Amino acid sequence: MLKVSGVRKVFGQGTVNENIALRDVDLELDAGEFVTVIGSNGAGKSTLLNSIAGTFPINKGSIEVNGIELTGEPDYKRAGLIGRVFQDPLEGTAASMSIEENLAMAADRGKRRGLSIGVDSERRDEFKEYLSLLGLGLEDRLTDKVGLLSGGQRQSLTLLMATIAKPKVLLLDEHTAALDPKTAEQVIDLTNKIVGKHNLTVLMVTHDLTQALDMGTRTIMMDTGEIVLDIKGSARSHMTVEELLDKFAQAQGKELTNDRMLLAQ
Ligand SMILES: Nc1ncnc2c1ncn2[C@@H]1O[C@H](COP(=O)(O)OP(=O)(O)OP(=O)(O)O)[C@@H](O)[C@H]1O
Repeated sequence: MLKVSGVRKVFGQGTVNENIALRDVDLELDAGEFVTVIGSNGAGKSTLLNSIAGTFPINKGSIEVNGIELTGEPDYKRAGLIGRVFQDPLEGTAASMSIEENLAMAADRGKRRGLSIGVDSERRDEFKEYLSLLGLGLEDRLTDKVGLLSGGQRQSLTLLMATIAKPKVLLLDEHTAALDPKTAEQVIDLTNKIVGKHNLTVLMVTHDLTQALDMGTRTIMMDTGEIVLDIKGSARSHMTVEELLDKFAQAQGKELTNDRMLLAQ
């Protein structure tokens, strides 16, 4: 489903600030696989997601989704295949547009359309049904501007928007990190619900190791631009956070005093 082969990303190449953020990364995800991505600050997690989303060109390697070669394609050309939610609730939605306009825009991602964002009654009913999944009462506020919503409501809406066009791959980049614990939990529940409903293939970056082991089917750990651990199956289902940290220490051969703090943030 998702095939990342030998992907290398260098920032500031040829300058004094040259930084190899991804070192020939290989990663394959089967359809319906839900992979959590962990690693200390600067490990390359967001760069991996950005490379898949086409935020910037990569220096080497290739990225395929469902057998379609995406390397070199701009992000708008990947829009129908890849859904994305960022940490900042303000990033995924347009504040000055209504809930229904935002949803219509998201539903049309990757499709050709004119400039107007039409919402007919059939579509409105569909949106209402979809919004009721959130359990936030937003189905009765279709014409409210998104700027009026709270961070949690907005992030829930973003999640819905990222998945309404049924993407092949969903990328979640610490999408609950900016929310208060209770709201974060609601958005996590919603994530599991939506992913399960559409059987989505997911890459989710998190700094919360408990969440990394609780959610999904597989966990990868990154360090200095490489995948240093890849855990799944029964090895993962019995793993504790302590064991995960010990494994990381073994893989890297270094003490984890700092990483312990960074990872458990
Ligand atoms: N646009 C950019 N320009 C220059 N360097 C960048 C850019 N984006 C990321 N980097 C660098 O690439 C490396 C990997 O960064 P990345 O954001 O992928 O790490 P991360 O694992 O997501 O970290 P965090 O957990 O702190 O978000 C870091 O050294 C970072 O400073």
